[in-house]
Amino acid sequence: MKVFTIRNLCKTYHTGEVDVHALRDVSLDVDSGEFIVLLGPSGSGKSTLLNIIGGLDVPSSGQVLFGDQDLSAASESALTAYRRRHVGFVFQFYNLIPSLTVRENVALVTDIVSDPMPVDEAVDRVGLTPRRDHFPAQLSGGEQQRVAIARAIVKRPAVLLCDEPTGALDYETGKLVLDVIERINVELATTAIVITHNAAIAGMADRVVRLGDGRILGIENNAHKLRPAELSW
Ligand SMILES: Nc1ncnc2c1ncn2[C@@H]1O[C@H](COP(=O)(O)OP(=O)(O)OP(=O)(O)O)[C@@H](O)[C@H]1O
Repeated sequence: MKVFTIRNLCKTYHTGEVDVHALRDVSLDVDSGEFIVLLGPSGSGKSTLLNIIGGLDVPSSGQVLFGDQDLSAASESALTAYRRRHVGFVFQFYNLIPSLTVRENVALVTDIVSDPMPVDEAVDRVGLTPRRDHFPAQLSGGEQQRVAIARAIVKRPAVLLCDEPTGALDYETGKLVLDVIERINVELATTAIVITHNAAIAGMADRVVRLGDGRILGIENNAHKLRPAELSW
């Protein structure tokens, strides 16, 4: 089943006299349950594409369908509802609330969605049950990122969109976080789209989409996916 149909997507930012073409004629289909890695150098359009898929930004032209909902023609309030119901975001920095514990940071989301998973289940799925009453300052960077993942998945989103989720983490901690994202993808069948600069991470994807200068340069299928523990960089 297809979750996203992306056709001829263009995004141009007008800043002063200059037009920046962040996306140029991007077309892509994403199947439900897929694990996609978006790879490309800085400025190639990865975040712009992820933000449009996640309903945080709108294209200049072209179309994005989520199932049969046309996100490119959606109102602001329809996009808000879409993000709230269907999208879990994970960013490079964790954006946790320092005065709330792990459980409380995750529980915040459950107030604004219907049919969330139990908070303790979300915390358990990221391996933080022993730390659930701790505050963010008492956790390592990798643990804080796992809280951010628990917060993203507690609403049972259709898609998990991750923008450089390991960008601020060291090697081993980064792998632990990738392991959690992989497990969510497999166990909950959540479609995962992960942005990275790091070509080694591409080995764990079903498909690798390479972006350059706002265009898709190539798409590769991994015949044999690697576990995060098997990746090295
Ligand atoms: N709000 C904005 N206003 C103007 N230009 C922007 C804006 N957002 C992005 N751009 C430009 O669009 C291009 C693509 O940016 P984008 O952030 O999508 O790239 P990226 O591949 O995610 O880069 P990075 O890996 O550095 O995060 C860049 O040239 C960037 O400067």
